[in-house]
Amino acid sequence: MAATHPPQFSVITPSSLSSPSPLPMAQDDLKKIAAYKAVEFVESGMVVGLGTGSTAKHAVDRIGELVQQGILTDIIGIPTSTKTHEQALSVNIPLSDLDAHPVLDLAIDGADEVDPDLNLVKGRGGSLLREKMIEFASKKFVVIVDESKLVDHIGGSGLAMPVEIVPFCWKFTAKRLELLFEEADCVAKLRTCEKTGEVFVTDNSNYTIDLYFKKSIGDLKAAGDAILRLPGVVEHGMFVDMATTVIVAGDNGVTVKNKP
Ligand SMILES: O=C(CO)[C@H](O)[C@H](O)COP(=O)(O)O
Repeated sequence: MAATHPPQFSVITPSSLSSPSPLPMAQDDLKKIAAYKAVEFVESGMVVGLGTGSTAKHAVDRIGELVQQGILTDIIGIPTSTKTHEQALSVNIPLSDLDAHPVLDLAIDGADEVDPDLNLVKGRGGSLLREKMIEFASKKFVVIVDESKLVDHIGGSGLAMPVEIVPFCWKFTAKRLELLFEEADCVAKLRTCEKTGEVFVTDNSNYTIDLYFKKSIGDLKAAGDAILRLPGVVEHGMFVDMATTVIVAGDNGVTVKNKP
């Protein structure tokens, strides 16, 4: 669902566009513009969290390009998924992990929803647990989205809010999640692979339950805490108060919002 920019966003015209395009830009071009803008925050010597998804992929490619050109030196990347790990290696970004680098300078990642307070839904791409661990450990967390990801409230897109759970008795956990959000008319669905129809298994050998809400879930922190109290739940896809900057690319340019 496309939403209008919250009024507090400042508007910047992307340097790659000499004049505003009369035609709507392709969504992937917008993702790339947001990603390139975020990579401007990366400096030599930094430990950088590398996100997962089609938007973050552009950022990883761009960092790799700058590393290969010798413009960024002594970079260490911490990938948020096995997929990103492979991509980062393919573009020559030196990699490490949270055990060796428990504090990151910066993480760059996409999101599925961004609300006006910069709270996020993440994990439709299947990597929310590692993303949350790595982004929680980052001094700065820069989120990159095209404007279709902006919502009035979390859950407002009508699309999934993912929860990573252990496979053991997953139906029981899915039911408990539905009951927890009964007042929001929640429907819980086990995620399956689009191509094969098989159960989707995360990098951590877990399952994902996608929650769909018809009504607001109210206080996000309370909702998140209640989800985490359910035995069987590993982590949820609400990233509350974690983003320090959100970069939004739209047909009218790039907007950058910093958390006050
Ligand atoms: O959270 C994620 C993966 O777990 C992604 O960042 C999120 O799904 C956005 O993906 P995309 O950039 O492809 O729209």
